[in-house]
Amino acid sequence: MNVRGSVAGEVDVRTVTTSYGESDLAEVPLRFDRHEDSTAPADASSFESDDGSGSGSDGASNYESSGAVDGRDATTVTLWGKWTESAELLEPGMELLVTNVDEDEYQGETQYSTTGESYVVVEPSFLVNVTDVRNWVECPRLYYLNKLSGVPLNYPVLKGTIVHEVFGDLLRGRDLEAAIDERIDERGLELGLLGETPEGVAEDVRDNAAAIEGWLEQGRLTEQDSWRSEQLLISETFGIRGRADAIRRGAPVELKTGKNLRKDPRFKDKVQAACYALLLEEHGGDVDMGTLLYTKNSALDRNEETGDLTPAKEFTMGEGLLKFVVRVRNEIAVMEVAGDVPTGYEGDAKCEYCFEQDTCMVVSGRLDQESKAGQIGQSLPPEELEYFERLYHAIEEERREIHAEYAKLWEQDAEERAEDDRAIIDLEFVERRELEGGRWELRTRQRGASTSKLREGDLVLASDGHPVSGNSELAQIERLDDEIVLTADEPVEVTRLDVYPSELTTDRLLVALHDALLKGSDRRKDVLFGRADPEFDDPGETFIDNNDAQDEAVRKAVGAQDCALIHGPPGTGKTYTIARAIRAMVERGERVLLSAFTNRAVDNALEALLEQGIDTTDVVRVGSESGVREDMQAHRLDFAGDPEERVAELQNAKVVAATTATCGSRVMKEQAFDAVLVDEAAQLTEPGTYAAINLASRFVLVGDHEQLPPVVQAENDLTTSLFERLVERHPNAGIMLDRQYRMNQRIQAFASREFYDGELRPAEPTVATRTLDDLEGVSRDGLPPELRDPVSLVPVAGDDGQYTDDAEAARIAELIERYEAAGLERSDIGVIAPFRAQVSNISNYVPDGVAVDTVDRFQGSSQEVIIVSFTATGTLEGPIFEDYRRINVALTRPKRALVLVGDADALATDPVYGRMLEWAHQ
Ligand SMILES: Nc1ncnc2c1ncn2[C@@H]1O[C@H](COP(=O)(O)OP(=O)(O)OP(=O)(O)O)[C@@H](O)[C@H]1O
Repeated sequence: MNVRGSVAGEVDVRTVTTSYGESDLAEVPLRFDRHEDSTAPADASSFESDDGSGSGSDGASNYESSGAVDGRDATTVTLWGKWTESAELLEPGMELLVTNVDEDEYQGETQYSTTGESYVVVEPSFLVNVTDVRNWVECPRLYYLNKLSGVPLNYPVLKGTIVHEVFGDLLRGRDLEAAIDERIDERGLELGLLGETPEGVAEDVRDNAAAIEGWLEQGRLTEQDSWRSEQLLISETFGIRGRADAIRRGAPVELKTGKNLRKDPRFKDKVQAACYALLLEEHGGDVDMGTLLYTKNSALDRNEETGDLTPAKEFTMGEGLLKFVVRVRNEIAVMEVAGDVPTGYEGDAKCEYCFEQDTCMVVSGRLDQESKAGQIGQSLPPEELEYFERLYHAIEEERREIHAEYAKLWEQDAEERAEDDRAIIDLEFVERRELEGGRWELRTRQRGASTSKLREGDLVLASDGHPVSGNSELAQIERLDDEIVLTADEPVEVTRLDVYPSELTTDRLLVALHDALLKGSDRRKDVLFGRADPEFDDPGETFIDNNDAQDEAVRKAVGAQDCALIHGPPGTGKTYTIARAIRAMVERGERVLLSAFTNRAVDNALEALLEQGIDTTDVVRVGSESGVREDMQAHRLDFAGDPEERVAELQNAKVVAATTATCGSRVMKEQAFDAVLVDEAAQLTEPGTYAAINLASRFVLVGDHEQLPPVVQAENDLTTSLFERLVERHPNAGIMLDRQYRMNQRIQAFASREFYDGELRPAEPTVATRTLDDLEGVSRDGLPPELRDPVSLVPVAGDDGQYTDDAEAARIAELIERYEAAGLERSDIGVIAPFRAQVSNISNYVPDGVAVDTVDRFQGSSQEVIIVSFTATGTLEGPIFEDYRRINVALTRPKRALVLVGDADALATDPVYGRMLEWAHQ
């Protein structure tokens, strides 16, 4: 039986004498998690309901929980022996899980204690990564430094990656030489950046691969042997996750591209294999062996090296090691949850032998941290230290939210996940097809229309039933229609797709923050922290002659020595201004980075830039095939191919365009620019913005802080963009574009007054007076009188649904019929609703071809006609669109007609919506 709950008071650790001699014990007061508390971590009911998965019966699923224990909710758990080390870490309120406990009656109370079979897991819902456990064992500071600075682009790392890929290929039965050639070809750009040639790398990889091949030969597998390459494993019991290189006969195989001449595997490598063993055991395995494959061993010369040259080293998976691993994992989880920074004293690493000693000392010196290695250099100024800590914690809080997403993989059942748009379920598997290179194309079909957060290009957990306990693979969505096309390493019969909670973005935010503060120039930081004002040169040129604000914006961007901030309300020509500024910079001989939060905005700006007549050979788009728009694919940088050519293509580009997320990638981090322009900057977190601006000497941020703020899970300092902060701090660096090219004057009036101090104006008379009559084949006379004005209000008494409103949905369907009857195309009409549930609901009423979505999905686009469904009823509690900035976005999407559909009485209870009604009634 397992017990799980939160620590309810002080933990008493002491030594006692038993019949077996002296022993340590810890008494932990524990409060059981309650079933009705939906925020509580996994409990028995959700864990066991994963039927068909096999995990419900593997013995680890037997949670004792909630009031079920004798009607009480608290008890004492005694942890014996080495588990007291984990007990010492406990603080009241922390989550604790103890497996295989003994139950005892003591003075009428049921108490629990660890047995020889028990594991003690602290904060089990914090999923520690296997590589982190390994790094921590090497040195806790190393673990921390890796987190801060990320994995750099260097040859050993890249070679290791290629060897791993070839290993996977060999396991999938591929020909060695073909695998090597292809994998090297795929990494052409990276190898080029490192100055490596394909031939040299092939030789290195072949040396390493010889060990793999030899070993595969020697262990000739029979038909019954099960093999599996890279598998993502998650353990809800032990709070660990990771990707095992391979599983052979149910046991983990880890590949190391180094050498090891001793008989035994290295301790830190064993630790890694032991983590996978725990993960596999939770999935029903019984793992008693681990294998480490040191591929360099086979490349060593017998005459020069002494020792054990066999590459494959097996070891017995002892229980002591498995428990040690869990104790280490507990240390990491506790430190992370408390937001502490390791000092290095936690482990017994020897700093004098460490390659990272210098970096470690510099980082601790600059950040004023205690460190076993010592400190060098001067610490950052206090305001920077304070800022670093604040943002560091905010990012880590965000990471915890992602971990909570992992926990939901088993806390929520399939229907709940589908309901929350976290999964597409009940898919009908169609077929699989082996692709060249051993990967698989998997096709599966949706049984009905479903909404979800999943998009083409996303990585997903594709499973045959359950993302954790079933057969599950990390797959990429290639196409998402009624039929879904995926690519994956293994041929899973996909019946369900789940959002993959990736930490990649969070990891990159941390690195960007680190780089901005520890590697950023003093001048840049003086500006960021308000110690100096941004300075400007006068370019002495007029760039745009029909729009003064745009012209000044370009002059500011071109003349900025530090930064410029362009505030662009809806339709004011942000993209046009960016393109004009980049052209001017390129004409001045500068190398420019063009970035934005979304791929769509990057492609739009690139398109505008090409319209400016910039030479197409000067432009390179960096992004994935599925991320880049079809018509921009021709400019997309292929990473594969001849290293020198690939590098030349990138280095010679005068303009490189990539999302801010891609700017944080290994390849982009190697690039340097004179200037960077970042669109959609108000939607980026501060570190998210750094990822781009760290790469250039000067930066220009373009955005609108009156539209959507950064999208983050946690409510903290990440919700304010750098754009917004700097606009307030350095008004002299900012300029607002005040002429809009989109909306009829009637439509823009409310947004202008409410959000832009009345300063927004139509750029031209033709914009101010545009109506549906301008469209070919459309006449407003064909519309009922109440829809002829550019702004209409269609009152619908609200029904009682909280997130849906059938009456509104039905009315909207009628309105669309009216517009179609007046000659409008469906593709000219958009419907915006505040909740996803109402979006799906409306989709069921309206014909295909009409775009229906939430505000977030509409930001940055426009339509001839926009219908807004308010889905409001009764008295409003707070703005329906969560934030007034969302209503600003919704009301500024249309060009020629805006229709507000909702319960006017309910809307009138809110002052902003009240003013909106007055405007609509005019
Ligand atoms: N100075 C100008 N002269 C003529 N047309 C312009 C000018 N500036 C912008 N436009 C036109 O106005 C339209 C909107 O411009 P653009 O797409 O750059 O706006 P935006 O501010 O990026 O829009 P959004 O708010 O959707 O991001 C485009 O058709 C563009 O060509």
